[in-house]
Amino acid sequence: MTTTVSVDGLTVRHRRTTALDAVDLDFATGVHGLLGPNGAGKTSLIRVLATVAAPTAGRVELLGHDVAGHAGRTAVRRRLGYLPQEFGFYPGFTVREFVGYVAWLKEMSGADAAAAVERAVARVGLADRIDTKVRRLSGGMVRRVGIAQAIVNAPDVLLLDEPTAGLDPEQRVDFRALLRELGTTSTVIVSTHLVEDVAAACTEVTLMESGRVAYRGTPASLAELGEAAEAEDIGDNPIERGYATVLRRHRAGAAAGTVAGTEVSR
Ligand SMILES: Nc1ncnc2c1ncn2[C@@H]1O[C@H](COP(=O)(O)OP(=O)(O)OP(=O)(O)O)[C@@H](O)[C@H]1O
Repeated sequence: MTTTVSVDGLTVRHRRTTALDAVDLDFATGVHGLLGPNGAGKTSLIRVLATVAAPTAGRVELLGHDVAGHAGRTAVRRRLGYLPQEFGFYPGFTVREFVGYVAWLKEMSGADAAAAVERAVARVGLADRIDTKVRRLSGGMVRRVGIAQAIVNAPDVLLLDEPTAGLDPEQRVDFRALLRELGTTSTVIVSTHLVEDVAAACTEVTLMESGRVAYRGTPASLAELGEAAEAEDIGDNPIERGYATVLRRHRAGAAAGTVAGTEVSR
Protein backbone atom coordinates (compact mmCIF):
# COMPACT_ATOMS: atom_id res chain seq x y z
CA MET A 1 0.00 0.00 0.00
CA THR A 2 1.27 3.51 -0.79
CA THR A 3 2.79 5.42 2.09
CA THR A 4 0.95 8.71 2.64
CA VAL A 5 2.60 9.86 5.88
CA SER A 6 6.25 9.31 6.64
CA VAL A 7 8.45 10.59 9.46
CA ASP A 8 12.13 9.97 9.68
CA GLY A 9 14.30 10.73 12.71
CA LEU A 10 11.52 12.91 14.11
CA THR A 11 12.59 14.62 17.31
CA VAL A 12 10.48 17.10 19.26
CA ARG A 13 11.80 18.83 22.36
CA HIS A 14 9.84 21.13 24.64
CA ARG A 15 12.50 22.94 26.66
CA ARG A 16 14.30 20.12 28.44
CA THR A 17 11.71 17.42 27.74
CA THR A 18 12.19 15.15 24.77
CA ALA A 19 8.64 14.43 23.62
CA LEU A 20 9.70 12.45 20.53
CA ASP A 21 13.09 10.81 20.25
CA ALA A 22 14.22 10.15 16.65
CA VAL A 23 11.00 8.41 15.65
CA ASP A 24 10.65 6.68 12.26
CA LEU A 25 7.10 5.85 11.18
CA ASP A 26 5.16 5.26 7.97
CA PHE A 27 1.40 5.21 7.54
CA ALA A 28 -0.81 4.27 4.59
CA THR A 29 -4.56 4.23 3.96
CA GLY A 30 -6.41 2.77 6.95
CA VAL A 31 -7.19 3.61 10.57
CA HIS A 32 -4.12 3.82 12.76
CA GLY A 33 -4.56 3.89 16.52
CA LEU A 34 -1.97 5.76 18.58
CA LEU A 35 -1.86 4.41 22.09
CA GLY A 36 0.40 5.20 25.02
CA PRO A 37 0.44 6.51 28.56
CA ASN A 38 0.14 10.21 29.42
CA GLY A 39 3.17 12.06 28.13
CA ALA A 40 4.19 9.34 25.64
CA GLY A 41 4.38 11.85 22.79
CA LYS A 42 1.11 11.20 20.90
CA THR A 43 -0.04 14.82 20.83
CA SER A 44 3.45 16.01 19.91
CA LEU A 45 3.42 13.63 16.94
CA ILE A 46 -0.07 14.63 15.80
CA ARG A 47 0.72 18.36 16.07
CA VAL A 48 3.78 17.98 13.86
CA LEU A 49 1.79 15.94 11.32
CA ALA A 50 -0.93 18.60 11.35
CA THR A 51 1.81 21.16 10.53
CA VAL A 52 0.90 23.28 13.55
CA ALA A 53 4.23 22.54 15.28
CA ALA A 54 7.69 22.32 13.77
CA PRO A 55 9.96 19.41 14.70
CA THR A 56 13.27 20.00 16.47
CA ALA A 57 14.87 17.59 14.00
CA GLY A 58 13.88 15.05 11.38
CA ARG A 59 11.92 14.89 8.17
CA VAL A 60 8.15 14.80 7.75
CA GLU A 61 6.55 13.92 4.44
CA LEU A 62 2.79 14.09 3.89
CA LEU A 63 1.14 13.05 0.63
CA GLY A 64 4.49 13.24 -1.12
CA HIS A 65 5.38 16.74 0.14
CA ASP A 66 8.17 17.63 2.54
CA VAL A 67 6.41 19.92 5.02
CA ALA A 68 9.60 21.76 6.04
CA GLY A 69 9.00 24.16 3.14
CA HIS A 70 6.17 26.69 2.80
CA ALA A 71 5.03 25.29 -0.57
CA GLY A 72 4.81 21.74 0.79
CA ARG A 73 2.85 22.84 3.86
CA THR A 74 0.39 24.85 1.77
CA ALA A 75 -0.17 21.94 -0.60
CA VAL A 76 -0.97 19.47 2.17
CA ARG A 77 -3.03 21.67 4.49
CA ARG A 78 -5.98 21.68 2.11
CA ARG A 79 -5.96 17.89 2.12
CA LEU A 80 -5.63 17.50 5.90
CA GLY A 81 -8.27 17.24 8.59
CA TYR A 82 -7.31 17.86 12.21
CA LEU A 83 -9.13 17.66 15.51
CA PRO A 84 -6.84 18.98 18.26
CA GLN A 85 -7.01 17.61 21.79
CA GLU A 86 -8.15 21.02 22.98
CA PHE A 87 -10.52 22.21 20.36
CA GLY A 88 -11.11 25.94 20.06
CA PHE A 89 -14.24 27.32 18.45
CA TYR A 90 -16.16 30.55 18.11
CA PRO A 91 -19.08 30.14 20.51
CA GLY A 92 -21.23 32.71 18.72
CA PHE A 93 -21.11 30.79 15.43
CA THR A 94 -23.79 28.28 14.56
CA VAL A 95 -22.64 24.75 13.71
CA ARG A 96 -23.18 25.51 10.02
CA GLU A 97 -21.19 28.77 10.23
CA PHE A 98 -18.32 27.19 12.12
CA VAL A 99 -17.93 24.12 9.89
CA GLY A 100 -18.42 26.41 6.88
CA TYR A 101 -15.64 28.65 8.14
CA VAL A 102 -13.25 25.68 8.25
CA ALA A 103 -14.36 24.67 4.73
CA TRP A 104 -13.49 28.19 3.60
CA LEU A 105 -10.06 27.92 5.27
CA LYS A 106 -9.53 24.72 3.27
CA GLU A 107 -10.28 26.74 0.12
CA MET A 108 -13.40 24.78 -0.78
CA SER A 109 -15.60 26.56 -3.29
CA GLY A 110 -19.00 28.05 -2.35
CA ALA A 111 -21.58 25.56 -3.65
CA ASP A 112 -19.44 22.48 -2.89
CA ALA A 113 -18.66 23.83 0.56
CA ALA A 114 -22.31 24.37 1.52
CA ALA A 115 -23.21 20.78 0.59
CA ALA A 116 -20.06 19.41 2.24
CA VAL A 117 -20.88 21.23 5.48
CA GLU A 118 -24.35 19.66 5.59
CA ARG A 119 -22.89 16.22 4.83
CA ALA A 120 -20.22 16.47 7.52
CA VAL A 121 -22.67 17.70 10.15
CA ALA A 122 -25.13 14.92 9.29
CA ARG A 123 -22.34 12.32 9.54
CA VAL A 124 -21.73 13.24 13.17
CA GLY A 125 -25.47 13.11 13.92
CA LEU A 126 -26.03 16.84 14.36
CA ALA A 127 -28.24 17.61 11.33
CA ASP A 128 -31.04 18.78 13.61
CA ARG A 129 -28.67 21.21 15.38
CA ILE A 130 -26.98 22.68 12.31
CA ASP A 131 -28.40 26.16 12.93
CA THR A 132 -27.82 26.09 16.69
CA LYS A 133 -25.05 28.22 18.19
CA VAL A 134 -22.09 26.13 19.28
CA ARG A 135 -22.20 27.63 22.78
CA ARG A 136 -25.66 26.11 23.29
CA LEU A 137 -24.44 22.54 22.66
CA SER A 138 -23.35 19.96 25.23
CA GLY A 139 -19.65 19.06 25.59
CA GLY A 140 -20.10 15.82 23.61
CA MET A 141 -21.94 17.67 20.84
CA VAL A 142 -19.14 20.24 20.63
CA ARG A 143 -16.71 17.34 20.24
CA ARG A 144 -18.86 16.11 17.33
CA VAL A 145 -18.71 19.58 15.75
CA GLY A 146 -14.93 19.18 16.06
CA ILE A 147 -15.11 15.90 14.16
CA ALA A 148 -17.37 17.49 11.51
CA GLN A 149 -14.92 20.33 10.88
CA ALA A 150 -12.08 17.79 10.60
CA ILE A 151 -13.86 15.78 7.87
CA VAL A 152 -15.61 18.58 5.94
CA ASN A 153 -13.00 18.60 3.16
CA ALA A 154 -12.98 14.76 2.79
CA PRO A 155 -9.32 14.83 3.85
CA ASP A 156 -6.73 12.38 2.53
CA VAL A 157 -5.03 12.51 5.92
CA LEU A 158 -7.20 12.82 9.02
CA LEU A 159 -5.58 13.47 12.41
CA LEU A 160 -7.74 13.07 15.50
CA ASP A 161 -6.40 13.67 18.99
CA GLU A 162 -8.61 11.84 21.50
CA PRO A 163 -11.78 12.30 19.47
CA THR A 164 -13.94 10.03 21.63
CA ALA A 165 -13.28 11.91 24.88
CA GLY A 166 -16.68 13.18 26.04
CA LEU A 167 -18.78 11.14 23.62
CA ASP A 168 -21.53 8.97 25.08
CA PRO A 169 -21.43 5.20 24.42
CA GLU A 170 -23.91 5.32 21.54
CA GLN A 171 -22.01 8.15 19.87
CA ARG A 172 -18.73 6.29 20.31
CA VAL A 173 -20.19 3.29 18.49
CA ASP A 174 -21.39 5.51 15.62
CA PHE A 175 -18.06 7.32 15.54
CA ARG A 176 -16.10 4.06 15.24
CA ALA A 177 -18.27 3.11 12.24
CA LEU A 178 -17.46 6.50 10.71
CA LEU A 179 -13.74 5.90 11.32
CA ARG A 180 -13.89 2.52 9.58
CA GLU A 181 -15.64 4.08 6.61
CA LEU A 182 -13.17 6.99 6.38
CA GLY A 183 -10.25 4.57 6.66
CA THR A 184 -11.19 2.82 3.44
CA THR A 185 -10.02 5.84 1.42
CA SER A 186 -8.01 8.04 3.82
CA THR A 187 -5.11 7.73 6.21
CA VAL A 188 -6.67 8.21 9.62
CA ILE A 189 -4.41 8.61 12.66
CA VAL A 190 -6.29 8.64 15.91
CA SER A 191 -4.88 8.96 19.42
CA THR A 192 -6.95 7.41 22.15
CA HIS A 193 -6.82 5.99 25.65
CA LEU A 194 -9.69 3.63 24.91
CA VAL A 195 -8.63 0.19 23.80
CA GLU A 196 -12.24 -0.40 22.70
CA ASP A 197 -11.71 2.27 20.02
CA VAL A 198 -8.64 0.42 18.81
CA ALA A 199 -10.28 -2.99 18.84
CA ALA A 200 -13.39 -1.78 17.03
CA ALA A 201 -12.04 0.69 14.51
CA CYS A 202 -8.30 0.40 13.87
CA THR A 203 -6.47 -1.58 11.23
CA GLU A 204 -3.12 -0.95 12.93
CA VAL A 205 -1.84 0.07 16.37
CA THR A 206 1.22 2.14 17.20
CA LEU A 207 2.05 2.14 20.88
CA MET A 208 4.23 5.03 22.08
CA GLU A 209 6.17 5.22 25.31
CA SER A 210 8.54 8.01 26.44
CA GLY A 211 8.87 9.50 22.97
CA ARG A 212 9.60 6.19 21.27
CA VAL A 213 7.63 3.62 19.35
CA ALA A 214 7.26 0.58 21.59
CA TYR A 215 5.04 -1.52 19.33
CA ARG A 216 3.44 -1.66 15.92
CA GLY A 217 1.04 -4.30 14.72
CA THR A 218 -2.60 -5.14 14.28
CA PRO A 219 -5.06 -4.98 17.18
CA ALA A 220 -5.30 -8.79 16.90
CA SER A 221 -1.53 -9.24 17.27
CA LEU A 222 -1.48 -6.93 20.30
CA ALA A 223 -4.28 -9.00 21.81
CA GLU A 224 -2.27 -12.19 21.16
CA LEU A 225 0.63 -10.73 23.10
CA GLY A 226 -1.81 -10.13 25.93
CA GLU A 227 -2.61 -13.82 26.09
CA ALA A 228 0.94 -14.45 27.34
CA ALA A 229 1.16 -15.77 30.90
CA GLU A 230 3.27 -12.87 32.12
CA ALA A 231 0.37 -10.48 31.63
CA GLU A 232 -2.29 -12.49 33.43
CA ASP A 233 -2.47 -10.12 36.36
CA ILE A 234 -3.05 -6.91 34.40
CA GLY A 235 -5.78 -5.54 32.20
CA ASP A 236 -9.40 -6.48 31.72
CA ASN A 237 -9.22 -7.75 28.17
CA PRO A 238 -6.57 -9.14 25.76
CA ILE A 239 -5.70 -5.79 24.15
CA GLU A 240 -5.25 -4.10 27.55
CA ARG A 241 -3.03 -7.02 28.61
CA GLY A 242 -1.07 -6.73 25.35
CA TYR A 243 -0.67 -3.00 25.96
CA ALA A 244 0.60 -3.60 29.49
CA THR A 245 2.97 -6.36 28.32
CA VAL A 246 4.54 -4.12 25.68
CA LEU A 247 4.98 -1.28 28.17
CA ARG A 248 6.58 -3.57 30.74
CA ARG A 249 9.03 -4.94 28.21
CA HIS A 250 9.82 -1.52 26.79
CA ARG A 251 10.41 -0.04 30.23
CA ALA A 252 12.55 -3.01 31.27
CA GLY A 253 14.67 -2.49 28.14
CA ALA A 254 15.05 1.21 28.93
CA ALA A 255 15.91 0.52 32.59
CA ALA A 256 18.54 -2.01 31.53
CA GLY A 257 20.18 0.76 29.56
CA THR A 258 19.63 -0.93 26.24
CA VAL A 259 17.84 0.92 23.51
CA ALA A 260 14.53 -0.83 23.61
CA GLY A 261 13.60 -2.05 20.18
CA THR A 262 10.22 -1.66 18.58
CA GLU A 263 8.20 -4.83 18.63
CA VAL A 264 6.75 -5.29 15.22
CA SER A 265 4.13 -7.84 14.55
CA ARG A 266 2.35 -8.17 11.20
N1 LIG B 1 4.31 22.93 25.52
C1 LIG B 1 5.02 22.09 26.26
N2 LIG B 1 5.98 22.54 27.12
C2 LIG B 1 6.72 21.69 27.88
N3 LIG B 1 6.59 20.34 27.82
C3 LIG B 1 5.64 19.83 27.01
C4 LIG B 1 4.81 20.67 26.19
N4 LIG B 1 3.98 19.88 25.47
C5 LIG B 1 4.26 18.61 25.83
N5 LIG B 1 5.26 18.57 26.74
C6 LIG B 1 5.87 17.36 27.33
O1 LIG B 1 6.21 16.50 26.26
C7 LIG B 1 5.93 15.14 26.60
C8 LIG B 1 4.98 14.54 25.56
O2 LIG B 1 3.72 15.17 25.69
P1 LIG B 1 2.50 14.85 24.70
O3 LIG B 1 1.42 15.84 25.01
O4 LIG B 1 2.99 14.75 23.31
O5 LIG B 1 2.06 13.38 25.22
P2 LIG B 1 0.72 12.55 24.98
O6 LIG B 1 1.15 11.15 24.67
O7 LIG B 1 -0.15 13.22 23.99
O8 LIG B 1 0.04 12.60 26.41
P3 LIG B 1 -1.53 12.55 26.86
O9 LIG B 1 -1.95 11.12 26.73
O10 LIG B 1 -1.45 12.98 28.29
O11 LIG B 1 -2.28 13.49 25.99
C9 LIG B 1 5.38 15.17 28.04
O12 LIG B 1 6.46 14.92 28.91
C10 LIG B 1 4.88 16.58 28.19
O13 LIG B 1 4.95 16.99 29.55
